[in-house]
Amino acid sequence: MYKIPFLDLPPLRSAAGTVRLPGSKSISNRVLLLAGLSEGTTEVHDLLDSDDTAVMLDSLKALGCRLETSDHGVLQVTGIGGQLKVDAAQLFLGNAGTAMRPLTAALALLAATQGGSFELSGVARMHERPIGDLVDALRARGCQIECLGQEGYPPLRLSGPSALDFSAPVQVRGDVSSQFLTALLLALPLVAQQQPIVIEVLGELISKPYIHITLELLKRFGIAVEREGWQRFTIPAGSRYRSPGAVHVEGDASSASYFVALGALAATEAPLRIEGVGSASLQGDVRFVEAAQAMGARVEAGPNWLEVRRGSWPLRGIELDCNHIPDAAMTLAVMALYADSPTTLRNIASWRVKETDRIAAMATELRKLGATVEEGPDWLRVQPLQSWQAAAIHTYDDHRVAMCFSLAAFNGLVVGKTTPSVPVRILEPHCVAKTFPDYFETLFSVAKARSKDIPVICIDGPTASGKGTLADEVAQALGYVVLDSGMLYRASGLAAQRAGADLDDGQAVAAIAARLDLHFSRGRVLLGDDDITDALRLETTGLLASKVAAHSEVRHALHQLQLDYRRLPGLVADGRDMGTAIFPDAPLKVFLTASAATRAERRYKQLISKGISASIAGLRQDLEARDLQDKSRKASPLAPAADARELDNSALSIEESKDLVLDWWAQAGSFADQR
Ligand SMILES: O=C(O)C1=C[C@@H](OP(=O)(O)O)[C@@H](O)[C@H](O)C1
Ligand SMILES: C=C(OP(=O)(O)O)C(=O)O
Repeated sequence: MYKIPFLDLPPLRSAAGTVRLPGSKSISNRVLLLAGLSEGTTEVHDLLDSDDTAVMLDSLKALGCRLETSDHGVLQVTGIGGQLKVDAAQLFLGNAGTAMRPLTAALALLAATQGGSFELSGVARMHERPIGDLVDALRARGCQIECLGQEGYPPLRLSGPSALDFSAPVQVRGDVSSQFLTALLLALPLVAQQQPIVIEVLGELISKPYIHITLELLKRFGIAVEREGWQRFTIPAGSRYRSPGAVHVEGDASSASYFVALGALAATEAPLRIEGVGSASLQGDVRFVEAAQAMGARVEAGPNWLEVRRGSWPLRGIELDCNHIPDAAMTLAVMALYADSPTTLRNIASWRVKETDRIAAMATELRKLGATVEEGPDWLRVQPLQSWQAAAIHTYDDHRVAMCFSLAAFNGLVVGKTTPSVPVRILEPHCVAKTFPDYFETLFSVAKARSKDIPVICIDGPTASGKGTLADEVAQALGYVVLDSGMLYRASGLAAQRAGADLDDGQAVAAIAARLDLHFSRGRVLLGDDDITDALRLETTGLLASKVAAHSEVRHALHQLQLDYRRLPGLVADGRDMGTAIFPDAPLKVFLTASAATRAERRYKQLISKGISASIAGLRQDLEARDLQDKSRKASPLAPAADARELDNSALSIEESKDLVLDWWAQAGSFADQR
């Protein structure tokens, strides 16, 4: 996952391949709660693993449910069977509406009937997200709920015992969030043993398809709610949660929207296949597909898959009531930039009380790209964009803002464009962890950029100058891929030696290097079946590398392999000829040096800390010999590229060197003029 301050997306050109969606957030958290309230054990397959489910799991654990994960990743939840196991708990629910609202209802009712005191809190934004309608509905039937901050908002304290009265219907407003009704539907079976309980919805119910998910999952847990339209729901007397034994969570249909859009924008050769949701989905957001089709996407669907390709291009602007797809509809606002006419999204007032004020956030960020956007209390209108501006997109700790704006990186595909494509920066990209922690990795597995558009930072320098450490640090800060080219030479040297090849025979070694059977797994490097991680670090291997690297045939054999590391979102390449021979077009080349004395001392400390004895003088002699060999070889001798920036790090800490390189990158990279 990209835990970095920002992620720069280079211009993306096309998309192809297959993505497997993470589990549905809405289904995961409902199933977890229902399993937690049931008696017995429920096996949950394909559960979403994200921030929103983590807070629900932590809460269930704190409430005394047993949670065990099998080797195959299947979660076993043993529920409390409707009987409180603890009478007090403080639960932190992050920004998960699907945890805060249902747990409020369940714990308020359990505290009322069995006694106890529970405090529910979340992140600062959660304390601005309304819950008053649910609190009012529960209080009216006898629950004791205190709002510990502002009235109508979390944090909350739920306590009891107190007398409950269900002689009158439970009335709840449905026009701010459907999650209040969902919460009541999920929790009221706890107290419906003796009498049926009627829920009446006041006002127009929004986000109705989420109620469908709730009712279907309740059915699987043995509770058949009777429904009269969207106004009146009856939980029959004698209702009791019965675990279905096993539940499979389908892929997340809201998460699918980014890839449906991706297919519509950029799957020009072959369709983009999305696995995990399809025509048989329980989730209303699967109807995003219809909106995408109206904008021009060509979609084929099976029960649990979709295949999407570009149809009309440019896309067509649409006008749509989006109340049934509140989450996925945000994706339409970015697709609208690629349309031939304005797009108007209506009936989206609930956007204002979600992870952020999403109408304001979308309007502000779309405008940064150059778009003309109008907004009203419950609508948004986006004009197509002809002339794009590079923009750093603020994400407001809202996963969907981060995900849908990644689609702006296709701006180079705009029909009839007059400006070259512009880069897009996503600030605080880790906010996607709310529902889709691997979103960017998944995007990069199917999105394609032209190789020349993928940025490379080269870090070249002599042995023991600290290139590897610096490259790792810089790559981590930017979320980039790392190429340790020295390792490829070391591995070639080892492979040639193990094969008994004559190391002076350039062609023989090159033939071995061209077929290097390298794998990387959990920080280990494997050559065929052999773990060579430790052998790679030996000084003797370094000398082997220097020897084989002197052959131009070997350098040639490894050339393409190194170019293949130029992958999204960018590369930090560490070696001796990255800037001079492999990536001469890199926008930033650093030539890293340190005095021979400093390097010998560093290498000495490294070896000693691994329990390998060494002498500083001997090491210094070795590395000076290596320098001489590397500088005087005919093929790509070690030398700074003409446009390299030299960095002598003898007196700098790793942190200081990293900051310097990141500063240079800010000046050289695609956002140089954005700062
Ligand atoms: O019940 C659910 O799982 C959800 C309902 C919707 O909220 P609203 O009913 O507040 O629109 C949706 O936006 C949210 O992401 C998940
Ligand atoms: C509104 C959302 O989340 P929550 O479940 O926290 O309401 C969302 O995921 O878009």
